[in-house]
Amino acid sequence: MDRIRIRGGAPLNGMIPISGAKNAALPLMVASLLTAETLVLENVPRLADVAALKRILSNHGVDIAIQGKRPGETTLTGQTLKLTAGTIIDTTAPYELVSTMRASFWVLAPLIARMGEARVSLPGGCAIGTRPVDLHLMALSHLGAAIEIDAGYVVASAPSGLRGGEIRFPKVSVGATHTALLAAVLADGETVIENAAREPEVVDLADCLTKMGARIEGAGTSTITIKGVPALHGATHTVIPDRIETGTYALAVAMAGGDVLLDGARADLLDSALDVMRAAGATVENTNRGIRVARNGHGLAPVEVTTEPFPGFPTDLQAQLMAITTRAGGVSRITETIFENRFMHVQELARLGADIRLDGQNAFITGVSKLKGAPVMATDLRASVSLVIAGLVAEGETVVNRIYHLDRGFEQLEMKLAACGAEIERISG
Ligand SMILES: CC(=O)N[C@H]1[C@@H](OP(=O)(O)OP(=O)(O)OC[C@H]2O[C@@H](n3ccc(=O)[nH]c3=O)[C@H](O)[C@@H]2O)O[C@H](CO)[C@@H](O)[C@@H]1O
Ligand SMILES: C=C(OP(=O)(O)O)C(=O)O
Repeated sequence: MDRIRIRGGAPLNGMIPISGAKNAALPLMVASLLTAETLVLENVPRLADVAALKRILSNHGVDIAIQGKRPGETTLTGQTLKLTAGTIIDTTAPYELVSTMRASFWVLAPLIARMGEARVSLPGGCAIGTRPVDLHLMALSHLGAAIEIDAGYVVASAPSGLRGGEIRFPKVSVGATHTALLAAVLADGETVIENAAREPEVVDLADCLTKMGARIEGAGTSTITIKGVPALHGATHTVIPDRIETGTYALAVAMAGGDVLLDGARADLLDSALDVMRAAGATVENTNRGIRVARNGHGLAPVEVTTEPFPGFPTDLQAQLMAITTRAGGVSRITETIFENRFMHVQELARLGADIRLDGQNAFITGVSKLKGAPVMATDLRASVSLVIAGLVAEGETVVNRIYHLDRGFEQLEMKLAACGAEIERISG
């Protein structure tokens, strides 16, 4: 199993290209199931999750072509996928394919919308909480699908098609909003989604569906209205830059010190996180090429942060933020409100010398003057990268084990950091 070795102490200087967003690319790929015509997606990141979803879509009959490199493109240029679901040959998404990743469950909605039936294994994904799917099922049943659970599978049918309806979510869910959108675009009549997720990835999906012929208003607000159409057509869409990758590297610079341009990053996708980084002592500047982050000379300040749905501070940056607070001059508080078990990184950060006390959904972090390298274990995607950030300043050598989690969501992480001066390498085997 591959590991990552880091020797701490080097500042980061230079440029890091930001990839297309994993959490936007995945639902966009799923949207290809809604039409027999070709959906062209540009700026798709090369990630294990993208490869896993390709396998799932192929199993349903989607033909996927990868466009070759064009002049001037490098190994870090996002790939272009051409997805054509001419004929859906199988409406079952089996456990073996769905269990590794949350987004794979999202095939349920387009399969019912287009085929009137689907059998999809209950999903996996990062082990950060119980992660039920009741809101997805509620949305689909409000649109007329009959649903039962059989031997670990959701079995759904709507033989005469879905019909528009009102969906009022009791809590904000990104995935359930994707499900509602993916189903409602082909339903007969109007659907109103109340308390919809406002995340940029929802907006990106709605933008792409609109290019495919869907009629959607209000994406990016908490009320989305969809007027169903009988069929969608092909389109070309470019995936938005990854705001979580952006925030992760910004926090890495805040931790290690230095001056880095996050090339292609969009500040409007992560304003609240950038505000927290400024409060922690980083200089953050919007430029015409992306975001410049620097910290030179002065130390890190403690912060008080609560994770919230967009536009609040994202849960997917909570672990990385916690890594930098371990070195702040004082006590920080981080409250996790989205997932009930997203503090798995705490005990691994403690191996490096961090001083963290957990009290329910709150973590109190007392900054220490130094961290010391040690072997640590990656437990989920964002927890893993928080250990890399801590390793960048830990004295001596940190070895992060089980990095297959990292490969799910960070494209060429060690290359991007090494190019800015980090002493980091992948050890294979
Ligand atoms: C692939 C992807 O895009 N994953 C992201 C997505 O996950 P995901 O879409 O799974 O997260 P949700 O927004 O759905 O989860 C938010 C909360 O709602 C709960 N819930 C969700 C669905 C449901 O049917 N019932 C229910 O109770 C969850 O357990 C959680 O407590 O949004 C999360 C919140 O920003 C991010 O951390 C994940 O990185
Ligand atoms: C939690 C994440 O992914 P997933 O929802 O697939 O587990 C993530 O991207 O941080």
